[in-house]
Amino acid sequence: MGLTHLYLVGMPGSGKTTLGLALAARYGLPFRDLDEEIVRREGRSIVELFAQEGEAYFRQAEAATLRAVVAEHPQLLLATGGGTPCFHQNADFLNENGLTLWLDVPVDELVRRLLQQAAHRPLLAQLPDEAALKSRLTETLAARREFYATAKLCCQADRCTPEAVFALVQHYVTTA
Ligand SMILES: Nc1ncnc2c1ncn2[C@@H]1O[C@H](COP(=O)(O)OP(=O)(O)O)[C@@H](O)[C@H]1O
Ligand SMILES: O=C(O)C1=C[C@@H](OP(=O)(O)O)[C@@H](O)[C@H](O)C1
Ligand SMILES: [Mg+2]
Repeated sequence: MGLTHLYLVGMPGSGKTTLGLALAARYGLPFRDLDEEIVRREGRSIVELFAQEGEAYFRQAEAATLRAVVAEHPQLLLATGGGTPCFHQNADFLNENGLTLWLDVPVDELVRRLLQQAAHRPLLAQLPDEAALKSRLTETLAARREFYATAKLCCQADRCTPEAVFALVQHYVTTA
């Protein structure tokens, strides 16, 4: 089985966008970031979409954009958004249309990475301090774990390097 569609899922800060870019070159697959595709189609930033339309609108746009991007690409490496698998049967859609990989990064590491960046992520913005960020991420992961866990492959924190993920995926593809 050749690899045509690889989807990265996981919490905000787990490295979907960063790792996706690094892996795409190795696979020769075109890379897309689902958030960027939503921004392009909607003509507004993620922060603006949440502020002006609310989360329910964003989730509809996310689900529709996901299906459109997959339909448009015979080959694709896609970084999803942190909430993508958790709404509108998107986890089933992803699993039916390619190989899903969960970047399972512990909350303490997510906090370290996101402290400087929470303002760009509407669901994490306006938290008063590090403890509040940690408790928000802990709650979010608890609610989302069951969706992330539907992914066919999972890599733990320190194995989420381009080299290790490449090896994991190659092993799966050649033995599946
Ligand atoms: N493997 C990694 N090790 C350390 N920092 C990382 C790693 N992957 C991503 N980061 C950093 O974490 C932050 C969030 O990464 P990003 O790729 O935007 O995550 P996501 O798309 O999953 O929200 C960025 O500052 C990025 O540089
Ligand atoms: O966790 C979430 O629900 C979200 C994560 C974001 O993507 P990243 O995971 O790339 O930050 C983006 O889709 C939006 O802000 C909602
Ligand atoms: Mg991202």
